[in-house]
Amino acid sequence: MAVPAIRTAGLTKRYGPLCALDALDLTVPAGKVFGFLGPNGAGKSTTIRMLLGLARPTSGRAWIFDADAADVAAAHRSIAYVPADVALWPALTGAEALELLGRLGPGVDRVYRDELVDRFALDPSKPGRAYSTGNRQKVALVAAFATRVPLLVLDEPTSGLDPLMEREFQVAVAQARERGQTVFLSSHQLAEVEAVCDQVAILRGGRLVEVAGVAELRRLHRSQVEVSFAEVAPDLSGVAGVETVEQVGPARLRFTLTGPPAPALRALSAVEVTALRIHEPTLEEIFLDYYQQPSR
Ligand SMILES: Nc1ncnc2c1ncn2[C@@H]1O[C@H](COP(=O)(O)OP(=O)(O)OP(=O)(O)O)[C@@H](O)[C@H]1O
Repeated sequence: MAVPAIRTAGLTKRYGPLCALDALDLTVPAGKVFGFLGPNGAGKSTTIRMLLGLARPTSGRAWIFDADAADVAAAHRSIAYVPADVALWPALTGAEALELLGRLGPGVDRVYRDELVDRFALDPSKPGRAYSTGNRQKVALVAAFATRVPLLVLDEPTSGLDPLMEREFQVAVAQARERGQTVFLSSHQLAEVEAVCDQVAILRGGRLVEVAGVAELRRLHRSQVEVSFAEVAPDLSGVAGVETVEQVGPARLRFTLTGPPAPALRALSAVEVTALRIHEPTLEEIFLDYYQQPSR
């Protein structure tokens, strides 16, 4: 099997009595777009700082492909990083910053870089000090997407981008995946995660609460079903996946359904169903569910 792009084993960070990250075991397969989600203070940035060798784990280890994350020189040969809060050199123009950042990695696709400068509507002639927050972010994103490094670590990279640029970002992520690069994306933008990620990990209170494919997350979660029937109410007691059955009208039931719908459909087929409405949870509802579960 291919070496994972990122692997952590028991990765833990304590700040005095606070456990910011508690024994994280995570595997990010190479070539995937992997979302890293969680409410404020969940431990996402702490994890990223340890992956980048910017903070030392209290215990546990992390690897970037074959390199120990603590071996910064080796690990960074495979990583391009875009922080949430991009700082640029005030006196260098955007073009000069792109050159400098390009020299850090194993090579730059210059033609693609010029294309991205256009697509992100970036004026590369301005000095760093004159860029807005969003434009600084664009410089860092263009530099990262134009490198040929196998792993892009993006920490809330689109917080300062407008919707048009957000769309360009999503296209660039898809193109990175097509080239075989791995993208590790920490984000609060759930629509973005839904649009670009193959898999997501959800962190809460320093602990990993879920790792799943986006489609799988939907399957794991409850749908609301409303059924209207002609005369006799269907008997749903003991049907696999059916819970909280309520009578919501003289000939209408509402219930929640988890997992495969076949048993519920079989039970419903015993009566004359006149209407059936299934509401699948949106990804936003699913995430809010995870985020709002009571903490440890
Ligand atoms: N240097 C530090 N000293 C003390 N506590 C810290 C330090 N850095 C982070 N923390 C704490 O560790 C916890 C995890 O913080 P972290 O920044 O990793 O969360 P996050 O998931 O990135 O949140 P956000 O979405 O707000 O960026 C928080 O409770 C934070 O206050």
